[in-house]
Amino acid sequence: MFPPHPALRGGSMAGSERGLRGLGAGTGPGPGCPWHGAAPRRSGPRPPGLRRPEPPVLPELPVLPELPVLPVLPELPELPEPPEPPEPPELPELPGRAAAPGLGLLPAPRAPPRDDDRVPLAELSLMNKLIHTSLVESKQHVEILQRDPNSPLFSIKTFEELPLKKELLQGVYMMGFNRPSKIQEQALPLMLAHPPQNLIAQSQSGTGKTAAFVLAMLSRASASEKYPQCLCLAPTYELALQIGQVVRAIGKFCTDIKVNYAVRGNRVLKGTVLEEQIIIGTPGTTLDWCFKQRVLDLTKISLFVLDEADIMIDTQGLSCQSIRIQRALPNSCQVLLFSATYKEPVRTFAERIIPNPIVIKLREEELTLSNIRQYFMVCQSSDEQYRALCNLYSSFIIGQVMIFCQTRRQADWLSGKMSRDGHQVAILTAELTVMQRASVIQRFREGKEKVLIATNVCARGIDVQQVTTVVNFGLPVDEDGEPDFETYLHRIGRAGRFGHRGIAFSVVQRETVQLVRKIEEYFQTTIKQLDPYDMDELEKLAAE
Ligand SMILES: Nc1ncnc2c1ncn2[C@@H]1O[C@H](COP(=O)(O)OP(=O)(O)OP(=O)(O)O)[C@@H](O)[C@H]1O
Repeated sequence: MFPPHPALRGGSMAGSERGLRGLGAGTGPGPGCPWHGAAPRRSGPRPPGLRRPEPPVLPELPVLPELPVLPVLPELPELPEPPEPPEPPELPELPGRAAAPGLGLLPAPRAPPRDDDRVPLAELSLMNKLIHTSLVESKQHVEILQRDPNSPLFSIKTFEELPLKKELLQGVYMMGFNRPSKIQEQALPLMLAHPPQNLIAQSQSGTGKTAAFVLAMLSRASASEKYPQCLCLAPTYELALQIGQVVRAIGKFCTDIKVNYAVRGNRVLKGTVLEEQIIIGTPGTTLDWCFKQRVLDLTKISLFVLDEADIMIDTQGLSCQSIRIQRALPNSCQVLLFSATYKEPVRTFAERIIPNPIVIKLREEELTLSNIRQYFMVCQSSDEQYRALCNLYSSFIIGQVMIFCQTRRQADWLSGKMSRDGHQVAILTAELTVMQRASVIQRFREGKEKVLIATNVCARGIDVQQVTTVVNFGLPVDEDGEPDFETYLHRIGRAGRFGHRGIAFSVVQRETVQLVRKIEEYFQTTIKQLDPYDMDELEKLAAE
């Protein structure tokens, strides 16, 4: 149970109000308020009231073991409604990524509310797709493992070097792609080669995989043949639709090439003759179309794309269904497999599904603690943690900050408190739909909010480049109360992406100090203790 601020519990507010006022909070977003926007760092004398209050002002807060549920939970921030799904033929042009169209098949599915913040990989992937409106440039080299020494291997530096028809080049230009991404430089010549090559490509989200295989599908599909020739499988309905969106955008000038979706809700009757050259689907419905409805003839498929292989194998049933589909394809069918990771289970799966592949890997930029300064502060209670946070913010943080909480309730509590103190705070928890989460992240990226309070939903995979400060409002722990090292790394790793020098503060309660020591030991790192009331020390840090 997370103890609410006494002011929320009714009764006497005197102690805590005085404490907060003493710190400049609780009086609205005036200039004295430490959370007031991203106030430029003070150059003159520090305003009064930010120092440690006189001892009697901050009485020991009684330990309240059995406090009731928070009587007042803050409203979730207002989120824009997801755009109305357009009908397939009138899809808007894609400047970058847009929300997947609803296909007119089913209402856009809403994520059911969950009690925890474990985010399914497919959701995380969709969120990444929605927020990656531009290419993620990687500093890593592309690694190529080639089985067949006779197959040609060359890379390209321009799209014009590829055997692309002019309508496709027009599509590429319209997308604003000036040159191929790192993975595309290597993968595209192989994908478009004659004879066709089987390929496994692994690179992190946003590096241009989808655009690459969409180009391959549009290039291989023959508009004059009115039957399915390219089949692309994705783990979920939303991910399948998202790929279709890219096909429409890049294939804008290939007007004779049509797409159909083998996804739930898109019913086809036995005897239907599919005329679309490209089918994008989920494994289950695709199997249904192939073997139950018998509308999809796999023997005529010449290009098979398996996207998000790591998610396929992580989701029960999908990998087996994909293998069944692959087994029914002709031997001559080109197979392309994409994955954000290429660990052992993906490798084993890939080997079963794709004969003699060339493997291209673009290693993910590794999270490291070496460029992140780490500090911790010890507090007696959650209210004191809040005051420490206020002090930190007023003396140290100028730009944007991500604050991680362990539970949604704690995040709600903190966001409520800060909002009541007049701050523009965004909150990101698993109860939001993927679209809402993407919208929250986008607003934060655009600097519309300075503070993003998140549970672990956002601890991994999502980069906000300008964030160099992360606060742990309590340390991440596993079910046994032991430190969750991986989550700690992913949380504070947010601050040090793209070679930035980041800083991470963990504001912890006294009972959990030993967790700090365990984290230090585990990562062989130093986490320095700070006095949350020593403003001089905090300001010195800011100057470093
Ligand atoms: N060559 C390019 N030049 C500029 N932008 C590109 C290029 N290729 C792709 N993009 C853009 O970069 C973003 C990410 O590309 P893409 O979706 O293809 O990456 P991905 O690796 O498939 O990511 P995810 O796994 O999240 O789908 C998209 O907005 C896409 O339009």
